[in-house]
Amino acid sequence: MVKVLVTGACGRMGQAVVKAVLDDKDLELVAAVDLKGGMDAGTAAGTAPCGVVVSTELSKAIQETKPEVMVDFTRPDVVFENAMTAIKLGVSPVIGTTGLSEEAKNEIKKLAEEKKVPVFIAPNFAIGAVLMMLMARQAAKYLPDVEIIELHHDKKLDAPSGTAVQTAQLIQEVREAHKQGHPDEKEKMTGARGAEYEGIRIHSVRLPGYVAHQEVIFGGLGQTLTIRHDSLDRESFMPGVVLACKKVRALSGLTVGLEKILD
Ligand SMILES: NC(=O)C1=CN([C@@H]2O[C@H](COP(=O)(O)OP(=O)(O)OC[C@H]3O[C@@H](n4cnc5c(N)ncnc54)[C@H](OP(=O)(O)O)[C@@H]3O)[C@@H](O)[C@H]2O)C=CC1
Ligand SMILES: O=C(O)C1=N[C@H](C(=O)O)C[C@H](O)C1
Repeated sequence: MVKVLVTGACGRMGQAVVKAVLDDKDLELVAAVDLKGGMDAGTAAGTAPCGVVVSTELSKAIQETKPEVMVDFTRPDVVFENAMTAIKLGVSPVIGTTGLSEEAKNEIKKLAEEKKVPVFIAPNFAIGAVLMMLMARQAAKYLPDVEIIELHHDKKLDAPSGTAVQTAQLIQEVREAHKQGHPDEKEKMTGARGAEYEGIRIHSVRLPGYVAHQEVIFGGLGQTLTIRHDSLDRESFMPGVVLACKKVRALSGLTVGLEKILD
């Protein structure tokens, strides 16, 4: 059994992770950490449905329950400190929270190597999203003109999404030095052409009703190719999170991307 602590346990993702861990026979939920007390209205403060006690102090919860793995779905401004705390206490972070800077990831990597505590980060745990990214990387070799549109629920804090940034990074790794669009193009309204990563435009839509969606649109001579993924429910991320909990301790240093641990 792998002992798991969940941070952000009362959030949209955290609640789904708590359930997934409880439902898996090879994982044991030893602690749930969140700033809030109870998960649902009507639940006693400090207690989640199914009797899981929610702690508000990460290091205390780690010291008391001795997890092997900490799954983090919190906030972009919280995840770095959580990861550093876990690594220092010998616990492997499995990080789903997006918005970590490259500098922060490098510091996490350094500490993970120094303390010999493996760390796993995935900007997206849904297998369909991973396939979308890998297919986009493949397509970019042949169709280098590309833009990304990501669409998310309106409670999302970071833009662009971690998935969109990783998609752009994967595309950039394979596409030849390339300039797209008109060199004299002018934005008449700031932001009209979206954000830019190495010349790749990323457009972020935030609306109620969405969960997590992305289109990668390639343009070529007389044709376009659209690769689209839709997470319609947060259950879509759970098999990936469970797999990472089971595999992280066998990794070393920092591993980024679900594709790295798929068979
Ligand atoms: N990698 C992936 O596959 C996926 C990644 N994500 C990412 O996961 C993150 C969380 O998303 P989501 O669940 O929708 O967000 P939520 O806001 O629903 O959940 C975050 C939870 O963390 C709590 N929290 C805040 N600070 C702390 C802290 N210091 N310690 C413990 N808990 C804390 C929040 O409490 P409070 O509300 O009081 O601040 C909240 O309950 C985002 O970065 C999102 O982009 C989401 C889906 C999939
Ligand atoms: O905030 C979300 O919901 C999601 N965040 C991740 C991201 O930023 O890519 C993963 C998924 O898109 C859902």
